Amino acid sequence: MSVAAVLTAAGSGSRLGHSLPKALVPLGGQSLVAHAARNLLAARAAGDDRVRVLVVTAPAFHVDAIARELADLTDQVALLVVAGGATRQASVAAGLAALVADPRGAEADVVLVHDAARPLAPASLVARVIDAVRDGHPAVVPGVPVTDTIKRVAPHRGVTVEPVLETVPRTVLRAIQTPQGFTTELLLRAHAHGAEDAHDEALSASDDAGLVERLGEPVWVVAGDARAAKITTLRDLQVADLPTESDE
Ligand SMILES: Nc1ccn([C@@H]2O[C@H](COP(=O)(O)OP(=O)(O)OP(=O)(O)O)[C@@H](O)[C@H]2O)c(=O)n1
Ligand SMILES: C[C@](O)(CO)[C@H](O)COP(=O)(O)O
Repeated sequence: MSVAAVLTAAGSGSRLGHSLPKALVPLGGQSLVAHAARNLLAARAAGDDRVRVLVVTAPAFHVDAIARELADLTDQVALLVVAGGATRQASVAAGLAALVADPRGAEADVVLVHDAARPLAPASLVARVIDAVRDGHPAVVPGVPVTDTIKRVAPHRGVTVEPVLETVPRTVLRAIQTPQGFTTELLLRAHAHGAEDAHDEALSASDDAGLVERLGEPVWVVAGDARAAKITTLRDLQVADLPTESDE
């Protein structure tokens, strides 16, 4: 019984607009993927449960660069770096295929899926997700309360002023982060069920828990962490570079 993680790092980062793929962009002297991997590996859940196998999905032309970036972690974890796919879902599926094909990965009964685009997700959050899966919740996501008022609109292509349909009660809304944690059996089943849509950006799931929902299986939310914010734009990167309190 052990924990494995798939770390998605195969995106191009088109909205960030950097010359490097987003995962290799530096933040405070380390790349985003290195930050994310280190925080995953620093997590200690109950009974010293921790990530033993790490599969990283890389842009096809940057597999070696990402492997070099993480080379110093190989004394702590079994590391596999594989080419990702056309969508995030396809990249996770490629990571899972590599995981189960490796004898060390095949032993994992819990799998975390995490985004290199959330480099500062603290080890305490990672441990909270692992603990919730171990406590009997087969699909667990971190979520933070929504602070803006949320309205549903009726968008129309080319129309810049959109009609409001309703205001959604925000007390029942959570903005969902990663790492998301699953029993290996459920995550593999969810990806197999959703495989047909994996390569289509419009049809693929934006997160792994969404695939579990499509199976009709329950998904559970634990408290997220503001530090696990996603870096999408240059402004997000600048905010992530601001001084912040360290993990407990
Ligand atoms: N084909 C893809 C697309 C995304 N990702 C990963 O999924 C996470 C979330 O994606 P996002 O933040 O949207 O990253 P990009 O796709 O790189 O961003 P953009 O849409 O601006 O190009 C990131 O860690 C990214 O590397 C991936 O592994 N494979
Ligand atoms: C998985 C995720 O980070 C959860 O919020 C998010 O759905 C990724 O979305 P993206 O459009 O691939 O950035």
